Amino acid sequence: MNSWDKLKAIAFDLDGTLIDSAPDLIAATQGALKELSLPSCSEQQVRSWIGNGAKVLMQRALTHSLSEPVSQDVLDNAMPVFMRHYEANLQQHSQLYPGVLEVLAKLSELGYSMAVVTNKPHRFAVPLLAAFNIGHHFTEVLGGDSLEKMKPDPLPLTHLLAKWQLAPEVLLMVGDSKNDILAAKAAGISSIGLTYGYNYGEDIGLSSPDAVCEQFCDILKFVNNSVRVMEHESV
Ligand SMILES: O=C(O)COP(=O)(O)O
Ligand SMILES: [Mg+2]
Repeated sequence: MNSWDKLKAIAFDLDGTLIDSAPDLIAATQGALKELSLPSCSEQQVRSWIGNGAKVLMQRALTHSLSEPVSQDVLDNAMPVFMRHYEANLQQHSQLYPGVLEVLAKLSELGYSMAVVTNKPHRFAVPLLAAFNIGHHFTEVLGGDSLEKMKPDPLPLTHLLAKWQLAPEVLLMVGDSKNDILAAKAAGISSIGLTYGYNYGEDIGLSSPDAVCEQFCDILKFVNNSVRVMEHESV
């Protein structure tokens, strides 16, 4: 794809892309339901509810647990319980995916501007990135609650383009969910879909990202061309 020759900046999704955060999200969801004396849910179910931020995750968990649509009151009551559980154990069982540390270091070294654009609440995203020693690579961290709308809305990406004064052709979104790919398409930027994360149990290829990668380190193959062009331009 031609436009990748001009790549200057990369926006990364967090959950299911950089960090396998599901184990701690599962523990917090199950812990919150238990504290609320509600029927529990399976690990696999929580995995399939990740993708639209903490509130929607809890809404899906409560709907399952109560076997009926959840009222705003019930959700408002449950949210602080979930947030407390998750905040207390943000990185207990979560892990960086293989290659993330090395690839981010390489991309930083090559001079790419990098951001995290996640649907996770900002107050969880920042300490999580710091705990895994990758926060310093990102000039910007946008959480699901940082702006009026979250992915799949393009707003976080168009916000980034405006803030960094970039043309859409030079920004790439890397993510594991159709929300990442839909947001990228709506913002007019290119995207790479990763197969190993959480995508509601769906094949990420069905969202038609510009490329599909099975491992994080494979993204280097696609940014390589632009690296050469950047080196050439700076001569
Ligand atoms: O927290 C979520 O539901 C999803 O977060 P993500 O956008 O980083 O994948
Ligand atoms: Mg994700």
